[in-house]
Amino acid sequence: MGSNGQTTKSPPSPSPLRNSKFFQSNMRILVTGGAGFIGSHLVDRLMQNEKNEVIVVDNYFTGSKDNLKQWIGHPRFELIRHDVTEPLLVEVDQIYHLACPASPIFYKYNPVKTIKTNVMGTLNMLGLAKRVGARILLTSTSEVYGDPLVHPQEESYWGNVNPIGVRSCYDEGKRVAETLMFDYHRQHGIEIRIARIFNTYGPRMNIDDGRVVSNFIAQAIRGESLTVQLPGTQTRSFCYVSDMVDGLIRLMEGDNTGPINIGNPGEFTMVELAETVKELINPNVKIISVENTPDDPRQRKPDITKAKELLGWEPKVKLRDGVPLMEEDFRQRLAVPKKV
Ligand SMILES: NC(=O)c1ccc[n+]([C@@H]2O[C@H](COP(=O)([O-])OP(=O)(O)OC[C@H]3O[C@@H](n4cnc5c(N)ncnc54)[C@H](O)[C@@H]3O)[C@@H](O)[C@H]2O)c1
Ligand SMILES: O=c1ccn([C@@H]2O[C@H](COP(=O)(O)OP(=O)(O)O[C@H]3OC[C@@H](O)[C@H](O)[C@H]3O)[C@@H](O)[C@H]2O)c(=O)[nH]1
Repeated sequence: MGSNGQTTKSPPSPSPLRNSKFFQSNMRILVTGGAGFIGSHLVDRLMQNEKNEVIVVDNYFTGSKDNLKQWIGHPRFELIRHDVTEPLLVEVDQIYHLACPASPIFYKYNPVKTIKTNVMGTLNMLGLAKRVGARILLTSTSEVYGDPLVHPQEESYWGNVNPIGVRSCYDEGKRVAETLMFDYHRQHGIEIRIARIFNTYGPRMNIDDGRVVSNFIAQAIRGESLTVQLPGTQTRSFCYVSDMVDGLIRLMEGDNTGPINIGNPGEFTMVELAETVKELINPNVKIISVENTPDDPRQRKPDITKAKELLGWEPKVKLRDGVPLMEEDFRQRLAVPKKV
């Protein structure tokens, strides 16, 4: 029984094909979007457990095989090029459903495809969960709170979202995905988990991803000006990727459906973030103001009381410790060593 929905049905039984495994692991886990930033770190953590067999499906829109290169050829790992808007049949016990472009520049690039990914992709993964009796976790987002009128955001807040704006393909798409998750839970007894992820950063983010931490770090390393979008007083709360992965696994393994906020409550304005990156990486760069895009949320900070109480989770890595870890990875990929 979930915290938020009544269900009269018991979960579907695992399919008999579950026993026809080619490799005898205890848990067969599907990660959609596993070639992306968070997905590939999640795969690394899941693969550390020898009882897990991991299957990744990805269409490589924003992800890359390079993120998974250490696992390609491993007997407990499989990589499938597949678009989640098409049905999929694989025998699995758990589904981490991450597939969806996450950076605003990428999700706005083909908004119809983004909403199809969120709606049809989630429907397909729920259909799969129902058919094979798997537990499914959706990576939803803090963007379901829109431009929040409540601060910090608790899970009980219903949000302030523009249904027809340029971000709607993503934030409304994720809201529908959450609805589908609960409808399948109530109607078919599917075991669901919903994580509302707040801004996450770390190694392997696309260098020209457009998200603020990756932009500022790449700009500082290249000696370019840091582009703070106006007004610069807007806030975000940044979670390091290892903390995020830990939270997602605890949610999947625990008893609570969610939705549960997973994020770091340390809140920064974009000017403060730029100043921190400048100080830590390159004190010689300028910070400049540039135009913003429509409907940019003005403030965002997770209330993580539920995550603490129900998952025993809270983030460990502070922004000042996470930025240098990401800098190292970006310097390697940009081939710009640190001057000593
Ligand atoms: N990183 C964040 O700050 C953040 C915040 C909130 C929510 N999330 C959610 O977490 C998940 C992962 O985000 P990320 O930051 O790793 O992004 P990412 O863009 O690096 O990863 C997304 C992955 O999904 C794949 N993908 C996209 N559309 C697909 C489709 N139709 N079929 C199959 N694969 C597809 C991409 O190729 C990519 O590998 C997303 O669902 C995102 O909405 C991320
Ligand atoms: O170069 C930049 C890029 C962005 N920004 C600002 O930084 C803030 C954060 O922007 P990002 O593009 O990194 O991310 P957003 O918070 O808008 O969306 C994010 O939120 C939740 C997730 O679901 C998404 O994956 C993620 O993109 C915005 O206020 C934006 O205006 C800059 O000041 N400069």
